[in-house]
Amino acid sequence: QRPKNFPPGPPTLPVLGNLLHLSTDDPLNDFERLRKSYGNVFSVFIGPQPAVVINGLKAMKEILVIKGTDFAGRPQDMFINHVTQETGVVMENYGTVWREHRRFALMTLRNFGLGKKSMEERIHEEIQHTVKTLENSIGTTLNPQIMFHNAASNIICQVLYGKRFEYNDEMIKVIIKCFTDNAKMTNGPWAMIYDSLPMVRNLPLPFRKAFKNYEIALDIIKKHKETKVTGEPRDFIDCYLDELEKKNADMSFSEDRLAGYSLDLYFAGTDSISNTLLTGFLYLMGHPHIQERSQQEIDLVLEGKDRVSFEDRNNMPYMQAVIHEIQRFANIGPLSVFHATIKDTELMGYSIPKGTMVIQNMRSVLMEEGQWKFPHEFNPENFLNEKGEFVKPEAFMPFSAGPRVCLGEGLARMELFIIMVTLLRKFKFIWPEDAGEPDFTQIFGLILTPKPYRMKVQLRSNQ
Ligand code: HEM
Repeated sequence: QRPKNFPPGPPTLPVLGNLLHLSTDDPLNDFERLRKSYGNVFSVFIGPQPAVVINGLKAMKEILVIKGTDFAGRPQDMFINHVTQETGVVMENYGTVWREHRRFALMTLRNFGLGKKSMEERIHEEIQHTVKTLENSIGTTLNPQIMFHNAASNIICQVLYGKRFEYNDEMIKVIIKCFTDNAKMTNGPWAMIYDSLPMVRNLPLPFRKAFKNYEIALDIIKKHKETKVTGEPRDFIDCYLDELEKKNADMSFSEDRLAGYSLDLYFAGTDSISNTLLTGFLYLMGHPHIQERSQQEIDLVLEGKDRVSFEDRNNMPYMQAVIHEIQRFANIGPLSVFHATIKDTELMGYSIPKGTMVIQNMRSVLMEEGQWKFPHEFNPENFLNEKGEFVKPEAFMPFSAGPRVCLGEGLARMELFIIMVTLLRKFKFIWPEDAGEPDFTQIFGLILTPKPYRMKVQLRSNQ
């Protein structure tokens, strides 16, 4: 039963709600269909749980920015909260614990950027491994999935654990396996059953494996503590432990939370970057004229320079536009991270009770007609004005906006810029002649991924 004056939506079934209206393979098309029938703000029932689905810039701005605090909670009592033992930050509800942990992460990430070895330095170091992998692939073709994943993983590992891991390192392999299995489950029918039918939660069903996986990953992280020296923080984990030793009784910090927290940051910061890069190089191979124009700008601006710095972006409007257009098409977090209302509130004339789950359909903004010069076309002109200057339309919000905006946005933007410019300066990326036409279809998940593909690389003649 919909609460009074709740957004409209399709009729519901007992227990299942609207589960039969939503495909677990790709609910994005279902949301688009429902939007046509019920408007930009509609509701669905995930089992017995009501959720409001938000579409279009106007409604999105209202929940993220104008009434950002009212909508800044996270749904609780779900599969993902239980698996992570409510120790992370991404799914932490709005309140003191979330605020203190978010502030600590923002400050520590910033300090690592200013420290002896700057964040840029760490990124450049890691790219050398990517460059080697690409050089070794000259003359053959390469599936870049693992290469980009490793690069993104090692950059965030440098920040969190103070070191990079060899590509075949056992610890990282185990953590990734545990997490990949859990991400699949969170997105699939077993999580829906767990969320919809609380009476089955303690039964020995396949979702129990996710709890075990999380424990394995936590244990590995806790071992890091054994090598720590007080007052000499090597990384994010050490900084947190130092904070903990100060024993400020008011703080919500704890060792258990640290382990969950670092896993949150690790996963938020790995697949997001690697899938954006994968999408980016796919589009650049599919649009060689855009790749060439980017390279011309890079050559001009970096002439006589050893390597690119993040500052150079201010002189590269075209490259900036290309990266933003890639992010618009990659739409890697298609439903962002679900929000929840922290009090009774209103949205576009509807009443939304406290604790309601809120789902954001990001494509409805990133491709909204009226917001973009070429909403459905891959075209960097979407981010350039008539003078060729870089401009960022309001509807560009792949990192979301408001109090819950992506905590790693600064790091992510730096990584994407430095990695893409370094690789485009050195290599030409070519779609293999025998691979048919590039396929831009995405595979739905918590994070959208392109279908696996292979690339051919050549050293650029002027390098
Ligand atoms: C292209 C790269 C990335 C994209 C597109 C992206 C996007 C997002 C989005 C859409 C959200 C949800 C915001 C909301 O709930 O309204 C989010 C949250 C978050 N992201 Fe990112 N992200 C990226 C990279 C990163 C990186 C590198 C890190 C690691 C440092 C990171 C850490 C986080 C964290 C911790 C949150 C939760 C924030 C909170 O709940 O307060 N992200 N991100």
